[in-house]
Amino acid sequence: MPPSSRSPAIWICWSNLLQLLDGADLGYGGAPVLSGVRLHVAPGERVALLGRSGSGKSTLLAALHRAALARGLRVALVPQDTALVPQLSALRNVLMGRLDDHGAWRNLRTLIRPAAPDRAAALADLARVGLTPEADRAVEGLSGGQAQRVALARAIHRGGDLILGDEPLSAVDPRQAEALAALIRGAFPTAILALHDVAIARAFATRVIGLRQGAFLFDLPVAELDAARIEALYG
Ligand SMILES: Nc1ncnc2c1ncn2[C@@H]1O[C@H](COP(=O)(O)OP(=O)(O)OP(=O)(O)O)[C@@H](O)[C@H]1O
Repeated sequence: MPPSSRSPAIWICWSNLLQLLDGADLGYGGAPVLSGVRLHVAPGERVALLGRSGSGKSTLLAALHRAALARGLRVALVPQDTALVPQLSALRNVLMGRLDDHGAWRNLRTLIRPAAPDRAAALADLARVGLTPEADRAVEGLSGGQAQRVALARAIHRGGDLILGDEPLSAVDPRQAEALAALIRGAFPTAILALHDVAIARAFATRVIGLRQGAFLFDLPVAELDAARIEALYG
C-alpha cells in the first residue's frame, strides 16, 4: 500500500522497481548466485540483509542499485569497500556525494576550492558522524572506522529516496554503530543495509531478509526474527 506521505508518481516509480526484481536471476555469467529473486520494498521500510559471507548480499544490493537508478530514484550508496578517494581529504570525499548534481566546471571548482555553502554543508555532515577534527585529513591516513564514517557522511550529504549500504557499520564500535544506525534512520526514508551484526539489525530494521545457499531463507518483520531462524541462517 502506498504511504500517504509519498506522491502517487513516486509510488509508481517504486512499483516499477519492485517489478524489475520480480523473479530475477542474479549472478556473474555462470550459475546464478540468487535465483528467482522477488523483492517488494515499500517506501518507509528499513530492510536488513543477513547471511553468511558469500550468501549474495552484495550481489542483491548491486541489482537493487541498478534497478533503482534505472527507475530514476535518487540513491545514496555505501559500498563495502567505501569507494573513497584515498588521497583526498574527508571533506572533499563528502563533497563528492553531490558531484552528479552539477556540471564538470562546478565540480572542478568544488574539488579545488568549494564554495562556502557547499563547504559548510559538507562540514555539517562530517560533524554528524563525529569527524569534524578529521575534515582536512586525507582519507588514506584515517582508520578503517573513520573512513567508513566518511563514506556514511558522503551518503548523507547526497541524500535521496533510498540508502543502500553494504556492511556500512562493520568497522565501528558497537556504540558508534548504534548512533550511526539512528543517523541513517533519520536521514533516509527507506533503507536496505547488509549487516553482519544481528543486534544492530534488530535495532535498525523493520524487516529482515535472511539469505542462504542462493535463496531467501526468510523475509520477516523484525519482531519475528527468533533464535531458531538465526541458527538456521548461520549454523
Ligand atoms: N565479481 C564477481 N564475479 C564472480 N563471482 C562473484 C563476484 N562477486 C561475488 N561473486 C560470487 O557471488 C557469491 C555471492 O557473493 P556476494 O559478494 O554477493 O556475497 P556477500 O553475502 O555479500 O558476502 P560478504 O558478506 O563476504 O561480503 C559468492 O560465491 C562470490 O564468490
